[in-house]
Amino acid sequence: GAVDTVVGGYACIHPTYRVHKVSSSPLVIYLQNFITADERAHLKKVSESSFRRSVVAGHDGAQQSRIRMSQSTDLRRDAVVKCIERRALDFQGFDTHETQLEPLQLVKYGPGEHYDFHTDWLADPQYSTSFNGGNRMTSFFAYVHVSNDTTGGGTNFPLVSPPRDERWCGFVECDEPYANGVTFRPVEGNAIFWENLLAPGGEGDTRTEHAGLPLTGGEKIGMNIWTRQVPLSDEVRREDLPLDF
Ligand SMILES: O=C(O)CCC(=O)C(=O)O
Ligand SMILES: [Fe+2]
Repeated sequence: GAVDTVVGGYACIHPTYRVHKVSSSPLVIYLQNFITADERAHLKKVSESSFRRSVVAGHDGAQQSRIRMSQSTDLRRDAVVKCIERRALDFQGFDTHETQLEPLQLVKYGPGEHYDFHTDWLADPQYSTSFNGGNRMTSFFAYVHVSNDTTGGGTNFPLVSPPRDERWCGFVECDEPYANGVTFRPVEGNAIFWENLLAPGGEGDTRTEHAGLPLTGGEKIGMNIWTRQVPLSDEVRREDLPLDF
């Protein structure tokens, strides 16, 4: 790809990723080669020592839960992260602005860890106030690192019909019973994109329910890119930070 922008000496080059539609309703799109090898190495390196036990949105704020057994960390908005943010915004068209993005989040799983069935849109209105940018309009879940010995750890959408063509079998579990919906295999560099709401200003779409299935071996690091309906307040967003390898 061509250099898109130069930020602090870093040339943001978008990969020529491939786009495959999985479902129109809910809208689910598979993105092949969305995060480059250099970007993945960078994300791994800058996050190495900052992972903490993951939390979920509870009644009294963020809390640890057996529902989500993993480690996570928010990413500082360095030039590499901004380049990925730009790609995620461009994919969604020109009407979504960077102020609608939550800080990008990495999630790391070891053997036995998982994230139970959930939706990324937030049912409790205390988490979708205008201060928080409203609700989560869209999600990208990208696979940033998948060790060679990884087993399990797919991303399952029980209410989305699996595609049928054999060419999908590298990316989805083709042996899965049809009734289980679609399970994406963790494939480094690839990403799933979906719309969480029934309309841009609408209710959460229950058909977007999904889970990070238990890892039975190896290590998986994923990345959440969440776009809110409206700009988040400055307190929730992070200030821009210089490139820091
Ligand atoms: O780990 C996965 O495959 C999915 C993770 C997920 O859905 C999330 O972090 O919201
Ligand atoms: Fe999720």
